[in-house]
Amino acid sequence: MTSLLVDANYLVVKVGSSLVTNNGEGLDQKAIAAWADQIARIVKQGKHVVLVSSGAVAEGMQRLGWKKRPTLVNELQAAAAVGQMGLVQMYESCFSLHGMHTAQILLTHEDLADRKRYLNARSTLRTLLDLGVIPIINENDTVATEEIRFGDNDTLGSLVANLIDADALVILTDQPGLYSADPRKHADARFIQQGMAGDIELEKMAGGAGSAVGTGGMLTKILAAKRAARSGAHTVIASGREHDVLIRLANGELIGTHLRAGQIKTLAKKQWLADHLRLSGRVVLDDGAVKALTQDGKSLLPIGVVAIEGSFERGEVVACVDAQGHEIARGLVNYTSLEASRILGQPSSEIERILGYIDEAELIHRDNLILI
Ligand SMILES: Nc1ncnc2c1ncn2[C@@H]1O[C@H](COP(=O)(O)OP(=O)(O)O)[C@@H](O)[C@H]1O
Ligand SMILES: N[C@@H](CCC(=O)OP(=O)(O)O)C(=O)O
Repeated sequence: MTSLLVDANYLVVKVGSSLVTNNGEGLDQKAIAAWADQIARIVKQGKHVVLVSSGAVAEGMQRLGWKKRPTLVNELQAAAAVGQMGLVQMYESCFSLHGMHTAQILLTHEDLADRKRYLNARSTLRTLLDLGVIPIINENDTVATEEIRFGDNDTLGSLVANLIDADALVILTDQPGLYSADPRKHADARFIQQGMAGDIELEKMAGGAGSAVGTGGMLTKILAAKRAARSGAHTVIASGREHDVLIRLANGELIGTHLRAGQIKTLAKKQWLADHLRLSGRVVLDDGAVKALTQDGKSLLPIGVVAIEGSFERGEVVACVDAQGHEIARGLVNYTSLEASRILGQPSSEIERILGYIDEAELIHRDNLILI
């Protein structure tokens, strides 16, 4: 078997606090520069990479001279706000050596639960990736309250993988991968080279965090693999300290623990659309649009729509039906039903004139569409 990253074009790479901050000793410039170098090289090979980086709290504590992780939420939030500055500065300067830009994106649970914000985050991330920019994502710790925090960035990484329809989630940590038990406590633990994401046996092997700066430990990584698999993304858990780990994985080397997603991407996406979102309305397509969707794999443009039925918001799921009323596809719509009824039948170049603004040229982007 070769690495699951060989055929992956869209990657989410997550680096944990202990790695980024040298176990809480301060930002590990050498390590961060090495990942930036590797990411720059795989982007040049044609892959797209989103980086989810932890370390804000640990770096903030270091900058504020705090020896013990605070327990008060407002102190944790203050530390995160201070540390995040250091994190983004470091990433920006390391990537700029490769002539690349970075973008800071801070997300909360609500951003991903709300359909409208979800679509906005998704289209911003895709735009950044198309521009060759490396998005650097962290949780927006300063505003996230205890009850709704992701807490660990493994969960956030998997949600970002779902969000951008990534092919793979790579979790870099301070261990070579998953062992049959926490290797810090069990010297005889067996290394697990591969498995299926979602296998309950893996959850039994995984324990909590290994260091004072990490949160979640291996269990959140295994659960993240299960979640990433729901949109068809494979997961690799590997050591961020392994030399050229991302390059070697991209070239096929089997490093770390490889957890394969059981479902193929299109089926996973279908399942995800079916599970998470209720149908809010219908758009009736002309014959040209039916062909564009079903035969040419195109997005749905307003010009191919002849009628709008029902009332829906941006980000809700609508059915696409042909002139006979047969459903041929469903997807996340970029405009409300009111807006859609104003722009239907019109070329996308007219959207701005009619509505006074333009969110997207497509009514439903093909990435947000599944054929029935
Ligand atoms: N079965 C296991 N295999 C490997 N590591 C495990 C296992 N169970 C628990 N761990 C612990 O998980 C730690 C990694 O998670 P964590 O400390 O949260 O780091 P990160 O900041 O990278 O997310 C390891 O250092 C290890 O001690
Ligand atoms: N948002 C937090 C991340 C929390 C965290 O510690 O995550 P991780 O070390 O990846 O398990 C931070 O930047 O400090």
